[in-house]
Order: sequence, then C-alpha cells, then structure tokens
Amino acid sequence: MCDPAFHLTTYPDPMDNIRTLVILGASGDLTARLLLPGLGSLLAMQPEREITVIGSARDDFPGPLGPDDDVRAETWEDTVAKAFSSVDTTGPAVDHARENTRWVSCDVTEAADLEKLLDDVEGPVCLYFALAPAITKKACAALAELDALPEDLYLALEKPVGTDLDSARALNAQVAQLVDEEHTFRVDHFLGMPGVLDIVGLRFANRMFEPIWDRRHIASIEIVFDETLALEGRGEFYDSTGAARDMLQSHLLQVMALTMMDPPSRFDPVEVPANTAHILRATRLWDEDSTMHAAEHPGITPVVRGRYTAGTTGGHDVPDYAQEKDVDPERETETFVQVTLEVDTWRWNGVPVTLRSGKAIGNPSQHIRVTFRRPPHEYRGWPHPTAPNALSVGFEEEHVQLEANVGSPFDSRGMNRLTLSSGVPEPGLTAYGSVMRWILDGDPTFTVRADATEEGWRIIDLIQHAYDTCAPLQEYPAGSQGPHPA
Ligand SMILES: NC(=O)C1=CN([C@@H]2O[C@H](COP(=O)(O)OP(=O)(O)OC[C@H]3O[C@@H](n4cnc5c(N)ncnc54)[C@H](OP(=O)(O)O)[C@@H]3O)[C@@H](O)[C@H]2O)C=CC1
Ligand SMILES: O=C1O[C@H](COP(=O)(O)O)[C@@H](O)[C@H](O)[C@H]1O
Repeated sequence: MCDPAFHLTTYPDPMDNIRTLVILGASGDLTARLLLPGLGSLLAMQPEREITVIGSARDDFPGPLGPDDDVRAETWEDTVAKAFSSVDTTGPAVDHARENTRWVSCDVTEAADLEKLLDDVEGPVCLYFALAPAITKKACAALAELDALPEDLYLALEKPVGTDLDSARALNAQVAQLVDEEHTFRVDHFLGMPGVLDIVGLRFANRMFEPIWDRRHIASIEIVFDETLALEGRGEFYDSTGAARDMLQSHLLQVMALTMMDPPSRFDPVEVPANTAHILRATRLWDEDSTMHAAEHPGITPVVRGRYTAGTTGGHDVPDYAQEKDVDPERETETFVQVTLEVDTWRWNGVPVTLRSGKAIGNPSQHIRVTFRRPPHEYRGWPHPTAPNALSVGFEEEHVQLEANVGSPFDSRGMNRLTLSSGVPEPGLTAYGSVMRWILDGDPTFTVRADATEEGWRIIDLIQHAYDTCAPLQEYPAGSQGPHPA
C-alpha cells in the first residue's frame, strides 16, 4: 500500500523548494483538467505550503470572444478557484495559492516576452511547459537567448518529449543548455498513478515478493491500459501519433521499468532513473523464432496493431475511426497496439512482457499482472496443471489481487482457488497531484531521465519497423476487445 504522505526520497528536503510555478500554455486543456486539480489536492494535503502560480499564454485570459461565442469564459483566477473546488480542496495552502495567483500574457517563442514574464520572478521557480512539443522547442530556444535565467530554475516538460529519437535528442540537448538534469522534470503522470506507486510498496516493503521477482519464478508480465474513450476531439493530435507513441513510448515502458528494475539502493534521483534506464536499454522485441522462446512460450505474436471501426462502447456510439474529425484515413494510424518484449538481462531473459493499449475497447482492463511459474513438482493424484499464482495491481483504482491455490486434494472439495483482493483504503493524491508534489519538492526521482526518453523512442522504432514489415493494421469494432490475435 502506498501511504499518500509517504515521501520516498531523502533528496532534497521536502517543503523547502519551489515557491513559484509558472504554467506556460495555461489556457489549455491540460492545465484546467489535470494540473490545477492535481495541485489543489496536494495543497489540501499540505496546508503549510506557500505557492504562487502564474498562468500564461499568448492571449489575455480568457482570450477574445470568438465569432460564435456568446458567453465570455471566466477569468484565470476563477479558473484556478473552480479547478481547486472540483476536487473539493480547502485549507490555508489552497487559499494562499488562490489569492496570490496571477496571469501574464506571453508568447513563449519571443525572448523579449519571456524576459518580461520572468523579470520579477525569484527562484526557486519551475516553468511548466503545458505546450505542444513544437512550441516547447521554440520556447527553449527563446529562453537560451536571455541574458540571465532566474536562479534555481526548474523546467517541467510534458509528453511527448520530441516526436522521434532525433527530435528527442535535440530537445534534450537544448534543455541541457538551460538547466542540469536534476532541474529537469520530464513528466509522466503514469508514474504518479496510485496503483503504479503501489508497485513500489509491494516490491520493496515486503519480504515475500522480491526474492522471487525474476525469471526463475515469474512466467510472464502483462501491462494493459485499455480505454473505452475514443478520440474525444483530439483527432489532429492523435492521428499524427497513434497508440504506440501515445501510450507506450513513455507511459507503459516507464511502468514496465518500475515493475522490473533492480531494487534501488535509495529512492533518489540518481538510483531510480539509473535502474529504469538499465531495464529500457536491455529491452528488445520478443523473438518468436528463438528455439528457447518457441519451446516455452509458443504462439506469441510480438506485435499486433489495430484501428477501431464503428461500434458502441461505454454506452456511446463511436464512429469508424476513418470518419472521426481531423484524421486522414489513409494514414494507417493505429488505435490499438499490443507488443511483447523481452528484457534481455540475467534476471529477465526469456520472460515475455506484454504491453497493450487500445482506444474504444469494451470492458477495458487497466492493470499490471505478474504471473508466476507453476510449482516445480507434480504430486500423484492431484489435479494438474495447478493454476499459477498471479499478482495484479490496478492503475488508478488501487486494487491489488493475489491468486493462490488452497485446499486439500484429499477431501471431496479438492483444490480451491483463493483470491486475496483489496482496495487501498485511503484515497491518496491523484496522478497529477503526485506529479505536482515532486515538482514543488524539486525532486525528479519519478520523472523520465533524458536517456530513458531516448530509449523509449528506440523501442518505438523497433515497433514501427514491425508495423512496416510484419504487423498489418487490422480492424476491430469499437466496444470489442481489440483485433485478433491480441
Ligand atoms: N490535455 C491532456 O489531457 C494532456 C496533454 N498532455 C500534453 O500537454 C501539452 C499541452 O496539452 P493541452 O493543454 O491539451 O494543449 P492545448 O492545445 O489545449 O493548449 C495549448 C496551450 O498552449 C498555448 N500556446 C500555444 N502557442 C503558444 C505560444 N507561442 N506562446 C504561449 N502559449 C502558447 C495556448 O494558448 P494560446 O494559443 O492563447 O497562446 C494554450 O494555452 C501537450 O504537449 C500535450 O501532449 C499530456 C497529457 C495529457
Ligand atoms: O497521456 C495520455 O494518457 C491518457 C490516459 O491517462 P488518464 O490519466 O487520462 O487516464 C490517454 O487517454 C491519452 O490518450 C494519452 O495522451
């Protein structure tokens, strides 16, 4: 279980860091829907924290009225208050942030604008780029033109970092000219999801899992994040991205690395990212032709991709992807991907690791499931094969489930399957609440280091190669479980 107040690192002192958060792109969807509510829930939990939030984008907030609008949106201050109250947050830290927030208009691609924005801002300060990747790149170039940057400056970058390996390398190099790695947060909110953080407690705060957490005892690992959601008006972004780049490049690969990393000696921004990178560097596509793999795990198709057609999911009619707004049907963008990977180390060689994510899926699953090997010895007269033990953890719902065999084969009941299942009692921070906490603490332990981003793109290139050579785009009706043979 992950205690919400459980601060995992000893570096640096919490509550002694960032006092000013500047959100660039603050009139966008991310800020109102995720960043501000996450911040509000954190402040409700930490009443002593004093933080000034500066919102910024090109237009005066809320921006001029469009030709078809008849109601002017609320002010920035109202937006902050509304976002805080949406998660029912109160307390002195919430009041302080609400009363001290302000809006500054700024085109982040213009050095002169940035200079004005940062003029009276004192460090430690974090600039949060809630911007499209192309604008983030231009903003970094404009920041590099300034004569001086605020002292103790942190930068927080949203995903995606770049759009491929080359652009990610270029952006990382640009960022490195502005601040060092320990002042850089490459945000992956999946690392803040309560269920994902439960993996930390399960693995490293118990005696019983870590000794068997390797290829000798684990048969396979599955990390699934399916969604009923379809495009939700994000056609333009999604059509140039697709499921692998949207969901695997950082999110599911980061979760995989946390699930499979060697135990770090400390939970700090040196050890955790190093162990994450170690796993990602060793990751390759499952080789279905390897004799050893074929004997132990026959029939795995390493890459499956699909795209939804019309159907119904979550009680809503979903149109054929090709009919969605702002998409090019000829582009072959996938809305479903399933890949089986291998982490080629002594600890994990030969264990298939399947990552899957699909949009418009019926009865979607969102879990990390570790399936153990069967007992090594078969007793005469017992039912065989004995079902394997399995441990699964939900992503956002914090649901932990352990499956075991109990009972005696010598009485009439025979062997039973026991499922120990528990939700975690106290709700903790939301995913973006944890992200905000790490940022305001100046603690990049659970953010994505530059090399991990680049490894993510290397793995995406392997998947793309499979798309081009052996994984044709298949169709699946919205509301189904995805294409065969996933
Ligand atoms: N929305 C989501 O659910 C998620 C988004 N993300 C990532 O977060 C980032 C932002 O996403 P989202 O909020 O949805 O995007 P939006 O398109 O909703 O918002 C973009 C923001 O950028 C501002 N902007 C654009 N150009 C400039 C400029 N030159 N100078 C200053 N501000 C500018 C816009 O305001 P204006 O035009 O007035 O300047 C607007 O405030 C993206 O990288 C996305 O991938 C990540 C996870 C989830
Ligand atoms: O980053 C993204 O994540 C969401 C899923 O995360 P959630 O916290 O909103 O459940 C996904 O829908 C989106 O496509 C992707 O860009």
